[in-house]
Amino acid sequence: MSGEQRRRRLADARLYLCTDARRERGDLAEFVAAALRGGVDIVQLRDKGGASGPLEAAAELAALEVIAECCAEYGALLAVNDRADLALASGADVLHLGQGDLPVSWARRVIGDEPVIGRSTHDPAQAGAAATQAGVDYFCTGPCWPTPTKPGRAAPGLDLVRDTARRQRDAASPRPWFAIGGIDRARLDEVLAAGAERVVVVRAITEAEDPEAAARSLAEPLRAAALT
Ligand SMILES: Cc1ncc(COP(=O)(O)OP(=O)(O)O)c(N)n1
Ligand SMILES: Cc1nc(C(=O)O)sc1CCOP(=O)(O)O
Ligand SMILES: [Mg+2]
Repeated sequence: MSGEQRRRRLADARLYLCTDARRERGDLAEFVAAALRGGVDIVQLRDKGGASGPLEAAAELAALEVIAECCAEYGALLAVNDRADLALASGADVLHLGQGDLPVSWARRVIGDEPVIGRSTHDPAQAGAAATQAGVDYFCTGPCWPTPTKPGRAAPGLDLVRDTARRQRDAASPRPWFAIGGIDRARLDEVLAAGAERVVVVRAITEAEDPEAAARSLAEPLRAAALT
């Protein structure tokens, strides 16, 4: 996919899923396919190890291959977390970088201009920088609520979503941005009311008994809100 096609899909994206490699369950392909049927637009492999220990590069690439096949079937974007080398090796559409990860200009040296780069932000200054920094295509703001998926990270809450929405409404060249952290169906309306149009979720889909239904319950209101 060209860089232009990737950026068009990013502009249309509303629901972004981060998942681990589901090593304990062994159902990665089935799980990702279900989430995509439910309306997920971007799938990121984010496997920080947990009880199974760190995911080695070869195992991460194998999991990325599985996700890539599902994403290709549903026209979704494949995202790699943290590692520019694995984004390049896997041919991923997206590389996501946090504040402590590789600087964007260095990541661009590794992956070139075609893949999309996203950044995490946790306060108005970081969000303001990511909204204009060269080489960045989208950014995320959060956590909206404290979340066990990212223990120890203080939550700026919905104030950061409101602030970002206001600034991006007034921006000459607004960038796609996503709210993240503690978001589920019960909280989605609050996040939309605060001004977000796109969200990232982990547990709301990874821990759901029916991942397709869980994804659909988020994707439908996000799409409906985008039409109003
Ligand atoms: C889409 C998306 N948004 C935010 C994050 C968090 O990135 P980071 O702050 O680098 O933390 P880790 O996920 O690496 O623990 C993300 N991964 N994806
Ligand atoms: C991975 C991550 N990054 C965050 C940030 O604020 O940058 S919050 C977060 C975890 C989101 O998980 P859940 O949907 O399960 O709460
Ligand atoms: Mg990171």
